[in-house]
Amino acid sequence: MKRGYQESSSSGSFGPPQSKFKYNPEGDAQFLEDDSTKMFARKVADHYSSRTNQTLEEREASPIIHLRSLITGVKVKASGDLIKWDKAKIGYYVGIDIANGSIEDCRTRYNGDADHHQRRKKFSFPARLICGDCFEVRLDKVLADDAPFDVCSCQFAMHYSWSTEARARRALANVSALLRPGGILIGTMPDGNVIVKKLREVDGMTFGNSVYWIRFDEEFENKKFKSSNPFGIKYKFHLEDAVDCPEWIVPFHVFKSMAEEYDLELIFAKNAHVFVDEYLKKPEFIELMRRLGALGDGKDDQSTLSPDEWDAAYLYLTFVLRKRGQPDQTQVSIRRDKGKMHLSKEDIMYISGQV
Ligand SMILES: C[S@@+](CC[C@H](N)C(=O)[O-])C[C@H]1O[C@@H](n2cnc3c(N)ncnc32)[C@H](O)[C@@H]1O
Repeated sequence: MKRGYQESSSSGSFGPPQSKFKYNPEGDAQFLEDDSTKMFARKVADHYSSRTNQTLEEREASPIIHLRSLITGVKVKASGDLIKWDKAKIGYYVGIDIANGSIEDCRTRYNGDADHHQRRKKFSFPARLICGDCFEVRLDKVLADDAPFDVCSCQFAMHYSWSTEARARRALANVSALLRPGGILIGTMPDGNVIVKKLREVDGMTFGNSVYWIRFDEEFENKKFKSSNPFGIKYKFHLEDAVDCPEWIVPFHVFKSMAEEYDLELIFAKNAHVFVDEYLKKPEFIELMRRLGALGDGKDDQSTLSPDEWDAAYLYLTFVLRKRGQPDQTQVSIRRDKGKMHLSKEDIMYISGQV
C-alpha cells in the first residue's frame, strides 16, 4: 500500500519552533547541557559501539535481511555509503561518529578488511575518521582546514540530536558551516508524523510488529505534543538485530523551518514508501534491488520484504537540504593532506564529547 508523506502532518500537532536560542554564526552560543542529555548520548553511543561489523553468515540470518537490503538500496540511491562515494569519484571523505565501534567498523571497511569473504579493491579516495559528538562539538573548528565540503551525508542519525534544542541547533549549525554554498546535506531519519500517527492508533504507549517496537513514556500519555517544545520527545526504539536505544521525534516541518535559519533550504523530502515506489522500482534500479535481495522479482524469486519489514520501512523518510548561495567557481578546494589511503587505529582523531 502506498502511503504518502505529508509535510504538515497527519499529526498536525507541532507549530513553528519557539526558539530561546538564536543562531550566531560568529559566536559559540553556550548551551548548558544537563547530565541526562549526556547520559542519553552515552546510551546511544554505547549501543552502537557494541554493534560491530557482522559477518556474512550473521547478515544472512538476520530477521530484517530484506529491510537491510532495502535500506542499502535507498543509501545507494541517496549516496550514503563508502562504495557509493567511490563510484561518485569523490576527492576526500571525512567520517564522524560518536561511537568508537561505528568508527572502527568504518575503518575496517575502508581498509578492505571487514569481511574476508568479500575482500574488495581499495577505495580510491583518501579518508579521515573522527570520533566525537556531532551535536555538541563545533565541527567547523575541528575541520577548519578541510572545509568546505560539497556533500554532507547523515544517515539514520539526525534524530539523535533532537533531545534538546541546543543539540538540534548544533547539528544544523555544523552542517551549514561545513558546506560550501550550493552544497547539499543528504539524510534519512524517522518520520515523526508516521510515528505519532501510529502511537495514536493504539490504546497504550507501545506499538510495533514482529521486527520492531516503539514505546513512549507515560509523560506523553495524552499523545499531544506541544508546539512550544518540539524537542526532547523521547521514545525507545527496538529494531530486531539493529537498534535498541532511545530516540527522539523530529517534527519535520519544525526541522525544515529551523534549517532555513541556518541557510539550509529543503529541496526534497519523501517517506521511504514513496521513495521506493517512485525511485527504486524504476527499471534502472530493479536490477540493483534484485541483486541486493530487497525486492525479489515478483515471480520465481519470492525473496522479498515481509509485510512487517515493509511496515518498518514506513517509519523512515529521506530528505535533501541545500546550502544557500552560489558555488564559487574560482575556489578550488583540494585539501586532502589530512586524509590517508590506509587508516590505522592511531589515525582516528578523538574529540572531546566522544563516548
Ligand atoms: C542507526 S546508526 C546509522 C549508521 C550509519 N549512518 C548507517 O547508515 O548505517 C546511527 C549512527 O549515529 C551515530 N550517532 C548517534 N548520535 C551521534 C552523535 N551525537 N554524534 C555522532 N554520531 C552519532 C551512532 O553512533 C550510529 O553509528
